[in-house]
Amino acid sequence: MEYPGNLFVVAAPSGAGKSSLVKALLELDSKLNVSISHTSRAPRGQEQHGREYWFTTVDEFRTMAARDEFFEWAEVHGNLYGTSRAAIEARMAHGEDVVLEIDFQGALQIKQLFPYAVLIFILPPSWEELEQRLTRRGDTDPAVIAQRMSNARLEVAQAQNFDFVVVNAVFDTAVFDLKSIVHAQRLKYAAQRRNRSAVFRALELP
Ligand SMILES: Nc1ncnc2c1ncn2[C@@H]1O[C@H](COP(=O)(O)OP(=O)(O)OP(=O)(O)O)[C@@H](O)[C@H]1O
Ligand SMILES: Nc1nc2c(ncn2[C@@H]2O[C@H](COP(=O)(O)O)[C@@H](O)[C@H]2O)c(=O)[nH]1
Repeated sequence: MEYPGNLFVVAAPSGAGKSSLVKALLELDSKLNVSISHTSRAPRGQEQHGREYWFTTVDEFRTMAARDEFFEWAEVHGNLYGTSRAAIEARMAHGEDVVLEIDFQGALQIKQLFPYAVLIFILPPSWEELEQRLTRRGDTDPAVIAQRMSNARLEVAQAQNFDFVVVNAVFDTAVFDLKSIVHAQRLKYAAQRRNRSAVFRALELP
């Protein structure tokens, strides 16, 4: 499947900082659109339906999956998560750049469907720091933190299947790294299509 525009996929173990990084990236880059996933998980903290996620029941989620309404979906930490076609298809069809914040299983499904997608894996600087970030966030109970730390070991092993790895130690440095990847991909895509005006747009030249 191919749409005009770029598709970026950001994955990481829970707590590595991908939501914070993608949020910062979106503030710097008005041309990027983030996809809002569906999940069967209960809302956490101040999360709102339609802002962080579309919250569903397990039955609603499974019905959507059976109707093939997801580009990808996976069970992650005991809950179901998916990227609905409705969330991104229209934007992609209009040539907009889209970023997905999903787990590695979903990222690999997306790469199968869209081989041109750019997969970026975010690593925490250490296991200790990962656990502290999950704890400091204050909205995840200790049993869930233990489960996510254990899953993180398996997830990190998947970094080798990604196009880029960014270490989120100093936050601003990691945002800069992400911005550079997005910028470089836009230039590459425009150059591959020998599209001079798209190259100029990517360079933000008049
Ligand atoms: N570079 C950083 N240094 C210190 N703290 C950070 C850094 N990046 C993110 N954090 C903090 O770590 C916590 C986890 O970040 P965030 O919620 O963005 O992680 P996540 O990878 O999206 O997790 P999840 O997959 O569970 O949604 C947050 O409290 C965030 O403010
Ligand atoms: N495969 C997918 N994974 C997703 C999607 N949306 C989020 N996620 C991943 O789930 C975990 C846990 O998230 P949390 O909000 O409960 O902390 C994390 O790795 C997310 O990236 C999705 O649509 N598909």
